[in-house]
Amino acid sequence: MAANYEDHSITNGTGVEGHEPSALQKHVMFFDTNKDGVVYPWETFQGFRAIGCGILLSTFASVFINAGLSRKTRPGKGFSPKFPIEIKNIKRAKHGSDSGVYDTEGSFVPSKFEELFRKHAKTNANALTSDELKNLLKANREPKDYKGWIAAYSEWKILYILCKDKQGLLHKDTVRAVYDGTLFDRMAKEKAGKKNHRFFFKEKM
Ligand code: HEM
Ligand SMILES: [Ca+2]
Repeated sequence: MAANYEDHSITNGTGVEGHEPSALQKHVMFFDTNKDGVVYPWETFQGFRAIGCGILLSTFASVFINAGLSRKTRPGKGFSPKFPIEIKNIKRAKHGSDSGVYDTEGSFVPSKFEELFRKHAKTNANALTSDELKNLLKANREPKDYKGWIAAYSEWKILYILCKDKQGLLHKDTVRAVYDGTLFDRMAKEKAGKKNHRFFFKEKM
């Protein structure tokens, strides 16, 4: 039986009560540090730092992501100088030239995900090389959708740089974890762990 959340007033971190968040909402929820359903630029910055990005990239990302997506996620509300991104409306921030793995509702589409790897992961069925990623991006391009090209390029390139292995492979399970949002938590924990490790050994030496 489907759960009836209406009686329980569950706050699920998206700013709406009563629904299981979509995959796309989960992708973004990591960045909502104070869990109020809204991602502000300083939260985007903190989130990028927490998963291991430098100050420069984190600054650029927080400016461009929040400036780019804020209006789209606030229908009828107009401009806000704090550039908030409302997670409940994040599906409105979807762009063109994407993979289609998130559908228009922000749900994960397993068949599209499998197709992505079937089409592009040629060298190794469970991973993408840098060249294969290039082909993937080219194949997804819609004509003259320059904004979409840049958005998709940034998403995939940052993911590749942060998560490729020593052989330069981006693994399928990593990409899967981007779509359900679990990747960011995992990266932040790994980064925090490494810091402690360094600290521990410095103390010992
Ligand atoms: C290092 C951080 C991030 C990485 C590596 C990343 C990566 C990705 C990737 C690979 C996709 C899939 C694109 C596709 O299917 O073609 C995606 C989709 C998306 N991401 Fe992120 N993302 C990050 C942070 C964020 C943040 C902070 C936001 C907004 C607050 C965001 C909003 C979105 C949206 C709206 C989509 C859907 C695009 C679409 O399907 O049209 N992402 N992201
Ligand atoms: Ca917040």
